[in-house]
Amino acid sequence: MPHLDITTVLVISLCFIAHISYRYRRRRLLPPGPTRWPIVGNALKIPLQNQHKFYNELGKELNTKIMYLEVPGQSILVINDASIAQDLLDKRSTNYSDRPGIPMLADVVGHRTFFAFMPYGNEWRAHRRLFMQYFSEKSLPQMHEKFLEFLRKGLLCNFLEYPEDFMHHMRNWIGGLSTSMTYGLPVQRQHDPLIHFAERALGGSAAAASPGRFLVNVLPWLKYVPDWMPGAGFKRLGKQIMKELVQLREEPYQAALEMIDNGTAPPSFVSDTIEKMRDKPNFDPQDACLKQTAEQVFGAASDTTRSAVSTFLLAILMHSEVQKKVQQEVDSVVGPDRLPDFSDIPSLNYLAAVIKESLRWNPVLPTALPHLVTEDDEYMGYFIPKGTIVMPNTYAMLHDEQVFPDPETFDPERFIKDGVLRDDLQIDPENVATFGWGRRICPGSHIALANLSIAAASLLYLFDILPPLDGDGNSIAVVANLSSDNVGSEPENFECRIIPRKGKDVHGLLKDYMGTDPL
Ligand code: HEM
Repeated sequence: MPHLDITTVLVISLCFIAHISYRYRRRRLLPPGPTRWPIVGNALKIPLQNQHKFYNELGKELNTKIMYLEVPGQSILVINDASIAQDLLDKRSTNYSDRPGIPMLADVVGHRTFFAFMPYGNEWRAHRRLFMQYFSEKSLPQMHEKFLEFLRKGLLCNFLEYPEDFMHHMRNWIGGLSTSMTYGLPVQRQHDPLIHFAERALGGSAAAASPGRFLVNVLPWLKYVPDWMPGAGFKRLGKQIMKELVQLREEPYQAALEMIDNGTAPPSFVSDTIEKMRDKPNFDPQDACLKQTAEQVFGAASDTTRSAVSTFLLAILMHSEVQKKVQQEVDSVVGPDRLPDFSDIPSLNYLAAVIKESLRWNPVLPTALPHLVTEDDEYMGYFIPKGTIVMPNTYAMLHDEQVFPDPETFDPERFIKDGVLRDDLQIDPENVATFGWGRRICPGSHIALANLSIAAASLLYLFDILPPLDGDGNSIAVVANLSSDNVGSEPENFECRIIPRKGKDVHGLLKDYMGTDPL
C-alpha cells in the first residue's frame, strides 16, 4: 500500500468535504425553473433578445414569480414580482448589491471604470459618494436653469426649425446637457462632435455589456481565445472599443481642467468637485475616481433619458386623444404668454399620469441592471446560492395583469381618477422598479424625471405631434416597434410630423432662444 503523506490526506479530505457540501447544496430546494440539462443547463433556452418578455411568459407557464436557471458556470435568479424584489434587493441589500462581471466589457474590452458595473465595495462606494455630493436631489433646483436653457435653445428651437431631424435633436440635447453638467464644456446646438463621438464610444460599451451581442458573455472561457485565431474578431473589436472609451474619459476631462486653469470654467461637476478637493492633502487634479465618475455621468444619463422621452413621444403620437388632453391641461396652467417652467409641473396631474404610463408601458431598462448575491441565502423556503446573478424583471412587474389590467395597452387613466393622481396603486413606476433597487438604485432618477416632465410639457405646449402622411395626404398608422438589445428598450426610429400648434405664437415664444452660438 502506498504511503500517504499528511498533505495528500489533507487535500483528499478537503476535496471530499467540498464534494459533500456541493451535493448538499444541490439537494436543497432551488426556486422553480425550466428543466436544466447536463452541461448546458438552460443556455439553449434563453433568447439573446427581449429576455424580459421571455422570462415574463416563462413565469406564467411555470406559475411562479421567482425562477432559477443555469447557464454553464452561472446560476440566475429571475424576479417577476415587485414585492419579491423589494424583499431581496431592498430589505436584504447587504447581500444583494454586488454586480456580476460582464466578460466582454470587463475582460475583453478591459473597461472596469463605470461604477454602475463595479463590484460592491469601497471603490464603488467612493465613486457613488462623489456623484451624490454634486448631483443630489437637494441641488436639483440649482440645475433647473441649465435644464431650461438646453431644452429651449437645444431642443425646442431645433424642433421648430428642423423638425424632420427630431431624433438627432433629442440626442444632441440630452448628450449636450450631460456634457455641460459634467465638464462645463461648450456644446454645439446641432451635431456637436463630442456628443457624436461619445455616442459611438458608449454604443461600443453598451454592446459589450449586452448579454446577447457577444458569445463570450454566454461562454466566458472564450475570453482566453488568442487574438490571432479565426473567430476572435470580438477581441480586436474589444481593443478598438477600449481605445475610444479611454479617449472619451481623457479628452473632455483635460479640456475641463484647462478651463479651470484659465479661470474660464463655468460651474460643473468637475470644476466644483476640484474646487472642494483643492484644500485636501494629496490633492491630485488627475484623480482617477473623479475622472471615472465624470465619464459615468454621460454614460448613464444620455441614452436612458432619451429613450424615456422618445417612448413618451411615440405614445402620444399613437394616442391623439391623450395628446389633446395634455395640451388642454398645459394650456390651462401656463396660459398663452410664456413657456412652461418647473413651477408648473406640480399642477400638471394628467401629464404626470401620462409620464408614469409611458415609463410603465416601455420600461427603459426592462431587466434593470443585474445584481449578484454575495452569500448563500434562503427565501420562501428556497435556497439561493452565493454568486447567483439576480435579474429584476422590471417589464414583468410593470406588465403584471393583476396590478395593471390589459398591460400592453397604453392607458394613463390607470394613474388618475377625477383629475387627482391615485395614491392607492400597488406600484407607481416613478418610484418602484423603473430606477432599480436597494443600494444600487439609480442615483440620477430625479434628474431624469425633471427633464422628462419639462420636455414633455414644453413640447406639447408648442407642437402637435402627428402621424406621417402618404402620397395621397392620408395619415399612415404608426406601429410601436419597441426593441430591446437586453440592456435598454427604445422605440425603433419612427416618423412623425412636428407642427407648431394653431393659435400659438410659437416663433414669438421661442425668439429669445434662437441662434447658433454654442450652449
Ligand atoms: C429615464 C432615465 C433613467 C432610467 C430609467 C434609469 C434607470 C436605472 C437603473 C434601472 C439602474 C440600475 C439600478 C439597479 O442596479 O438596481 C440605474 C443605475 C444608474 N443610473 Fe440611472 N436611469 C436613468 C437616468 C439616469 C441619469 C439621468 C443619471 C445621471 C445623471 C443616471 C445615473 C445612474 C448611475 C450612476 C447608475 C449606477 C448606480 C450604481 O450602480 O450604483 N441614471 N439607472
